[in-house]
Amino acid sequence: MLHVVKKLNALLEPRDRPKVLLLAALMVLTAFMQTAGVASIMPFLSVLSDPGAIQSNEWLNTAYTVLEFDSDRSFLYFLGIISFAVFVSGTALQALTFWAINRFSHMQQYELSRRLMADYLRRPFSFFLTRNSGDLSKTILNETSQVVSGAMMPAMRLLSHFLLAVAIISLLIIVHPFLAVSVAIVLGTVYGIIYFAARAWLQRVGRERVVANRERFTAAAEAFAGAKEIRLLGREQAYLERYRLPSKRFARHQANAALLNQLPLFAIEAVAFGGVLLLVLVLMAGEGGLSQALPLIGLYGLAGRQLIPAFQKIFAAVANIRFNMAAVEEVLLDLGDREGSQSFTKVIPHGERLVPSETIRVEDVCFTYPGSGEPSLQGLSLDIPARTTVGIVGSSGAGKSTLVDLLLGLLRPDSGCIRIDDTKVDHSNVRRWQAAVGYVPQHIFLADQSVAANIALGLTESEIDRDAVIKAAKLANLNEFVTQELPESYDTIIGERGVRLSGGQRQRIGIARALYRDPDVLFFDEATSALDNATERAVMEAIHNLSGHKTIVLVAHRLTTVRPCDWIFVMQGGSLVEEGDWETLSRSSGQFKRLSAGI
Ligand SMILES: Nc1ncnc2c1ncn2[C@@H]1O[C@H](COP(=O)(O)OP(=O)(O)OP(=O)(O)O)[C@@H](O)[C@H]1O
Repeated sequence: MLHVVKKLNALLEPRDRPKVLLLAALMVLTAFMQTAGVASIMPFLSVLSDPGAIQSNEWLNTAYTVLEFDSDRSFLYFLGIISFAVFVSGTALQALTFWAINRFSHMQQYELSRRLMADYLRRPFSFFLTRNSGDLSKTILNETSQVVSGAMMPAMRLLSHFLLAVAIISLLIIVHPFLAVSVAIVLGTVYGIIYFAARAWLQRVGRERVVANRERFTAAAEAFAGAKEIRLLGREQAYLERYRLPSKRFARHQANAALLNQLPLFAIEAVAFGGVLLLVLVLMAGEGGLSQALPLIGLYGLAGRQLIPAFQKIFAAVANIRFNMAAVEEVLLDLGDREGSQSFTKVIPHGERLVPSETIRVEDVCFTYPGSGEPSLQGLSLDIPARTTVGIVGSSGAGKSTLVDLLLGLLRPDSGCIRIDDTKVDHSNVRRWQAAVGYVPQHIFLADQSVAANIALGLTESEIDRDAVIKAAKLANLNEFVTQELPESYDTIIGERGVRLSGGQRQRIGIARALYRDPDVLFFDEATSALDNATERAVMEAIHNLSGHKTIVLVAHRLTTVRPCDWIFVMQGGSLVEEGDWETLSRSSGQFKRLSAGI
């Protein structure tokens, strides 16, 4: 139990922990008031069954005289009203506790998913290379709510009902120790047997639920991401099966766990019914008959009304927590920062950018992807002179994209370093360096937003600088298309639910996005491969017009793309094998020659 408390505590933000203590105090008060409500029926029933109790019972006698009652009947009404008032207060407090637990828990779900989302966004880029995006969404959206509704909320309800059960059993012990202990033992045993029989099963299906959940999220995400290929290959049925099987397992586990929560209630209702009959017979057989037995029967009637649901809820909470511990562990595993996590940064002003004035130097860099045996770059060194345009070419798998990701500061070299002039790029200045670069990848991601918002990606409408958007679009050879062909010009919604764009138009949005913040260094990773020859020529012309002012790095498959570059690097097997200008390389007989010959 202690390890469960520790894990649940670890899910909370330090500032939320005092709130839990406050909730616990409210629970204690509620348990006390509810027990008082149960106890308050006794004096009422005593006087009802035997008015002589007013004289024989010291407490009743004192109350009768001090409050100056003059008839038994009015005193009985008074006792009834008091009992009712205490009972209603207990119930009102119970409703308040229920509300407080619910509110706290749901806010925790929001808080937990927000923290997880922030933690993921801060992770080093290499984290995203090893994790499935469907899995991350599942943990943020689904497992956090499972953690809260299946473990955190039950844990608090468990405490609340446990306190109530302890208080009521204590009351029963004070009134009639033997009877109370017998009732506690019977109830405890029924629940205990069922719980211990189901313990291991609950833990196992809890873990299987997490796995099935991951599989169904991944299958759903992949089915839509690859809709085109899946349709073409006719693999819809296979994908439906990939989704159906884990979904069915998931639903079965959820249903079984929910059923187990309720199962003891049926057994307990039978036991309780038999118990009440037995209680009445035993008490009636004792001295004093019905008038002695009535207050005790009334007490047990009310106590049972509180106690049986409390026991049931304690059981359900314990079973729920056990079933959902796997989800708690899953969330805990991902919560918090890791080595290389970066804090969010505000916009870095132009003046603080790390801009090369002489060279961008790659110095003896080695890099191996996590989980991969083979190094992708080994001992790579090269110099990119500032304000020149350089090309990087090489056969597929040569390491070009890896080099660009390292240059962008997204990946960190295992050994060696990247220097901007004399400054080594590291954790402390990588954001300043990234503020100076623009990057156009091969596959452009489009958000379901306007053209302008896509170019100024991540900014709100009011933050977008319209002039900068248009300037960037013109440079990317996009302005004409947007203003003449799109119905609402820069306000047209594009992306998944908006106007569909061709590969070339998409690519030009990507180029305009990179140019929007007027970067000092531009990286194009196969960025023009989706453009037709005429558009590529126009875009390349625009890019080359920037040369002299900006440092431009072009990664390209098509050698003609890098022809106008000042300098060309040729890579092979993770190393630099040749470098030079187009003329020199064309005359060589090395890898460049083979590439141009298409060998
Ligand atoms: N996420 C990854 N995990 C493990 N290995 C990777 C990963 N990405 C790339 N690699 C490996 O690193 C090597 C270099 O890949 P990279 O993508 O840098 O080559 P490239 O020259 O850009 O190829 P292409 O022209 O086909 O895009 C390849 O052997 C590739 O298998």
